[in-house]
Amino acid sequence: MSKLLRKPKREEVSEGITLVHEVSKQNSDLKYVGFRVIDLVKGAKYVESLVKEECCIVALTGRINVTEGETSFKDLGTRDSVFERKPTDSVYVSNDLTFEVEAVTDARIVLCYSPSENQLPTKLIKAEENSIENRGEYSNKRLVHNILPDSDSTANSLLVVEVFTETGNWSSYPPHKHDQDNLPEESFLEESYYHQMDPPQGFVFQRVYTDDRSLDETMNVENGDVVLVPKGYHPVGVPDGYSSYYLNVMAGPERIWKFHNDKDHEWILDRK
Ligand SMILES: O=C(O)C[C@@H](O)[C@H](O)C(=O)CO
Repeated sequence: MSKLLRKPKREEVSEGITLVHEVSKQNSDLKYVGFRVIDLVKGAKYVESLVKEECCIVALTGRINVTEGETSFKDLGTRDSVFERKPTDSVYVSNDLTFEVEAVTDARIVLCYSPSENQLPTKLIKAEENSIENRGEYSNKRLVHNILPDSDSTANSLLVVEVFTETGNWSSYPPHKHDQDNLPEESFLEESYYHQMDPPQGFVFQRVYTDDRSLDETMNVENGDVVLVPKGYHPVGVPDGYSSYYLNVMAGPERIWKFHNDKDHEWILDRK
């Protein structure tokens, strides 16, 4: 099994709270990106105290209340399935604060983390504030919901985006990378991919590779899997009959998404 591919687990951490994924400094090679997927049964409460990390709480499916100190946001979340293809609500919580998520309905949340020392205000990122982009042509079409893009100063490090790729299409394509701390040409950003497919028995292929091929892995990714991208190009191909959703978390020393396309495949962009 690839070191970059993580299968979902179901670990009940407290009553009504199930940990589905956990990516941290302790269990991966990533230094800037942390990630949890948690299922909550209606009425369950998840409490976490952040230590030198900021967090973006994404109401992936179902409805939740989020409280940090005196601030409460009620009935967040907009969808029962990510494949409704509508943006959802998220909450940004800064380092060294404690937050609570309460499930109004059965819910799945994604917690995106990155190291942070500079406190910023807790902020609701409403679904309707996500900027929406239709990118690509031919079989390279995808729909993007920007939850925390680099143009938004809500966070210190975190970048969070949702991407929908329809049947037979490719995304993160032509292949690009962002693994050199060499601005303004390229930024260094680690990345995680949380994948879902519709219908759920589907699969996608994701390749993660470097120019010198010292890293070159092509993974069969199934519903609920996570792929870690510590470096390298990371295209995703979706087979006929299936639709793909993924949530990306990116973070690095500078909060700028400045990528570099694989020169061999950049011609894809120049087709008339
Ligand atoms: O295909 C897209 O446009 C999405 C990707 O850019 C994805 O968010 C990513 O690879 C970020 O580096």
